[in-house]
Amino acid sequence: MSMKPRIALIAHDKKKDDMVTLAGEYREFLAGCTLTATGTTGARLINELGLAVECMHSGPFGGDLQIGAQLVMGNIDCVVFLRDPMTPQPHEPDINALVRACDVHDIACATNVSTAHLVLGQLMLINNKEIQA
Ligand SMILES: O=C(CO)COP(=O)(O)O
Repeated sequence: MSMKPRIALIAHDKKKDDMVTLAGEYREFLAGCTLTATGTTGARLINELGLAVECMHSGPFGGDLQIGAQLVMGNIDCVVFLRDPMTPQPHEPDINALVRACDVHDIACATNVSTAHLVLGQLMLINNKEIQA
């Protein structure tokens, strides 16, 4: 049996409520995954959903880069990154670096809620099949 899915969860400020709602819908599945997140996103997932999350620095302080480095080292299977396309971010180069690293390493990266449902739903199915096999 393969190991638990390793999922990175990241949301910009205006998308954090969406992230908490999304993660709440997949709470049971996510509780069986290895989760990592940027600092403020992770704190909300821990406090509001009781998930176990390894928290990196906050995004503007290098959290995206830390997650990118983990991904490049092969430690992340999927990224849910709810970006805010309407607000300029001081760490835009870091954000681009993380999304680029996903493309370089062919790691699924959901950048909006609809895509996140498709990716998490599919991962959940694959995981259930592996558990049953
Ligand atoms: O800025 C972020 C991603 O680019 C998210 O960081 P926080 O989860 O710490 O707010």
